[in-house]
Amino acid sequence: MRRMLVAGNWKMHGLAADIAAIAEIAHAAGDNPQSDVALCLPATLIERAARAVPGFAIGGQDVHPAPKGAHTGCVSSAMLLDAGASLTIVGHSERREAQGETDANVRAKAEAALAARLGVILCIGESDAVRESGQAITTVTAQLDASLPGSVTADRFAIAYEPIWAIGTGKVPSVADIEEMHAALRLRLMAAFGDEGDRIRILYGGSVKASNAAEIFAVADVDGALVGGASLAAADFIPIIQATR
Ligand SMILES: O=C[C@H](O)COP(=O)(O)O
Repeated sequence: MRRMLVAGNWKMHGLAADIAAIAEIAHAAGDNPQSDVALCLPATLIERAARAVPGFAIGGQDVHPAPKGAHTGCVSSAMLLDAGASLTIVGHSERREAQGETDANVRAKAEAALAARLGVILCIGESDAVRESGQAITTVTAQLDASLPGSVTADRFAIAYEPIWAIGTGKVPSVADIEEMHAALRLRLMAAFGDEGDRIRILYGGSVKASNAAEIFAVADVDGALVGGASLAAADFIPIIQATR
């Protein structure tokens, strides 16, 4: 049995005044021991949040593959750990698109983070054009194969399938489409890692809300969610956590 993981991705949102919302979410996570909960915050908030809610999983949203060096504006695994993070997202489509991150970059980031003992949520997903062309499964499984680290353990590694056209749009794939994609990803994970691949959590992301979370969580091989907009307010995010019951 895989435990559900509900992770919020605050993207470029969040100031010191939002610590109260983070504390409320962390408290709700304690009331919902059936699932794991994490918040991936902007780098500027990680240390403040980690101090405010000790024991609650705070993550970064990206990490540089190098341990240190001349990489202006970047954050290393050691820096995330030092600030109090226990995990990080890698390969979010907004970074793949805006920062030109390739599968090889994403793989290097994931390997560096895992080597530093951070947890990793590795994101993959197809564009609208790819979905319309009927190539979604082929494209996303190839993206997974090329982004996967060489070795992983399921307690510190998860995949987030996020169709790009569903992010922040209110559009969500059909249950059948989510199920088909997650089943294909499961097969690839098991091909890569054997039985450990069956223990890796595959999250769905893209316009998850309180109103659709339970239906999505009921889909085979959906082991939680990566939530953007609806993770910013405790009143929106807590019902999504509760939907894992
Ligand atoms: O990382 C989160 C995803 O990009 C989903 O964002 P969204 O829930 O606002 O659609």
